[in-house]
Amino acid sequence: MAVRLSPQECRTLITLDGITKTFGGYRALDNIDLEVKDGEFLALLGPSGSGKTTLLRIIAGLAFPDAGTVAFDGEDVTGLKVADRKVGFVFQHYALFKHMTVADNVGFGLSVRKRGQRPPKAQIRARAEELLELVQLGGLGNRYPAQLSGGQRQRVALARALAVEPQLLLLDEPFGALDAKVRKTLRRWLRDLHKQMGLTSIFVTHDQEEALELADRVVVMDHGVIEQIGTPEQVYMEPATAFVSDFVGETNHLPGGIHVRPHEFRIVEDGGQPVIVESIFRKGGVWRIEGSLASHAEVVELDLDATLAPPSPGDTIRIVPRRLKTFPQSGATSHDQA
Ligand SMILES: Nc1ncnc2c1ncn2[C@@H]1O[C@H](COP(=O)(O)OP(=O)(O)OP(=O)(O)O)[C@@H](O)[C@H]1O
Repeated sequence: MAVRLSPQECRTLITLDGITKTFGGYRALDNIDLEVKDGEFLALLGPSGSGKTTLLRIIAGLAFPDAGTVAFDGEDVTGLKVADRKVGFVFQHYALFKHMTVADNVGFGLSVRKRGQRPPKAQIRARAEELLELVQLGGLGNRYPAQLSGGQRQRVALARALAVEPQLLLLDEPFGALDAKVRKTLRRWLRDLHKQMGLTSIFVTHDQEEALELADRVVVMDHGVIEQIGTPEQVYMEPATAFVSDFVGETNHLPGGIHVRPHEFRIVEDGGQPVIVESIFRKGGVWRIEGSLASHAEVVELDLDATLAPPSPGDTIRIVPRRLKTFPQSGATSHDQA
């Protein structure tokens, strides 16, 4: 029986080495090194302007670096255009062709192939139907994009990207314009599709929840550099820098450069630090308490098990961090408190 290797054990499919890109003197990407494994689902996560889209475009062959190399399967493709790299991509605003039916949209990439490489019309149509089944839009091939919902259109865009049998699927905020519920459904569905088809996928997002839920590994970027690469667990539990700690998940900043997550406080009877409760509300399965520490300007947020009786505004509670991190210039130090 074949044993499926985890992405970490697989061969390297993409290698970026020293990728740098400037726009009019502004360094959008600064010396980026990255390896992507075959079969991996990788998220590029960072705030607006951090360089995610530029990096994705360079991997696609839609933009070219000023310095550095891109290799696919060990072969240098830095100078190759998008048509010569086996990539499929889906962008948030990568509109479908309005005047074409859904099936023609899906088959587009195959129908524009050079004579000799282009499959016959009937075969393209059959392939489009097959892909529409796969994205759960079977039977809708004769509709026009305007006759579909936003979520359905994004799935057509995905089917179109898959039609050319890409080695690599690139997605730039593919579900950004959709409402939260549809987004969540499509996310799960994309994760299953990625596995089922054995794809290697890279997606750009500024939504940390999306990155943590979908990706095998997350690349956290800021100002054109990679702050950390790790599994969702690693970037959340072991942030390498103060930036990652702030950007991935919620963090309290306590005096002395201490970072503590809201769920990492314990309430004690004696000792600890007194917090005056300012407000309290239910947040899923916990009580979220907002309060103030004496002589500390920032509001402290902490979570309390919602099965416990909540304190009231005005009460003083005493807190001890269970786990904290400090961030000296050179990186993070973490402490688990007894
Ligand atoms: N064609 C361009 N000309 C000039 N500057 C550009 C160009 N493309 C990107 N930039 C700049 O490069 C930086 C990185 O942009 P990029 O689009 O890669 O960021 P991003 O992380 O994808 O942001 P967002 O989440 O807002 O899409 C930004 O400061 C942007 O203004």
